[in-house]
Amino acid sequence: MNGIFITVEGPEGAGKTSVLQKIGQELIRQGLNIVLTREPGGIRIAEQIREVILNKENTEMDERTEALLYAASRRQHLVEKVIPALEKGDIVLCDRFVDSSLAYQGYGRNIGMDEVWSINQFATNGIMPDMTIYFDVDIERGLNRIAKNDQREVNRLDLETLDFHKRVQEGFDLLLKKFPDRFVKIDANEDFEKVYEHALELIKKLLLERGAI
Ligand SMILES: Nc1ncnc2c1ncn2[C@@H]1O[C@H](COP(=O)(O)OP(=O)(O)OP(=O)(O)O)[C@@H](O)[C@H]1O
Ligand SMILES: Cc1cn([C@H]2C[C@H](O)[C@@H](COP(=O)(O)O)O2)c(=O)[nH]c1=O
Repeated sequence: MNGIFITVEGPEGAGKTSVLQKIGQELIRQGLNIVLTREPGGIRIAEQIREVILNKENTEMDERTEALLYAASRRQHLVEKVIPALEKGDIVLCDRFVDSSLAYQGYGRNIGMDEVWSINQFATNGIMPDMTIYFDVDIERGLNRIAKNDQREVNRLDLETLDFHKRVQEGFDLLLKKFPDRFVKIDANEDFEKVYEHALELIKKLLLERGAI
């Protein structure tokens, strides 16, 4: 596969979606073949699975069921959208991927990162991003941002305790140490424009190294 696979990760309200959308628009404007997508979702079946996972009424969902549903949506999204794009040589910008499962289900839910890693190996055949930008934001600040956004529907994961979200952040911190070659951290507490410029600079650097620009 000669495409380039870039993911963004981080806690709630870090700014991943808004920044990635703006970067996608800018790179398309520059004439690059960009596939902008998200997890869970991005294609019909995965969006249906997203609705099941994030539905506020599904409070009885078992944590392993949750991990399996994320992995199932990931599998379908990879096979149907990400792999074909990478095979064509496109640049795939994806909002969340396996690292979210490791941090949220593996560490936050306490299933264990190794167990969650193994079901995800089955789902992905070991495909991992070329680069992952980690949006580092203070948990309270991120949650405040989403609380203020009246366009965004509150989902089941948003309703988790502050403690849970702090554990997720600790999980991400462990991943940054575990995968230093792939992860790059940016300060997402900054103003939107600053975060956008920093993330765009990192992506352009990678594209330059790979001869894509
Ligand atoms: N740097 C920033 N400073 C202030 N507000 C921001 C910043 N970045 C994004 N926002 C706002 O915060 C809210 C959440 O942003 P966004 O949806 O992009 O975050 P996210 O990381 O994708 O969140 P989630 O993963 O919870 O969906 C939006 O209302 C957005 O406009
Ligand atoms: C991929 C993935 C996501 N999650 C969580 C993280 C968020 O709380 C939601 C997705 O909502 P967003 O607004 O699109 O960020 O799902 C998770 O727990 N595990 C995963 O693998």
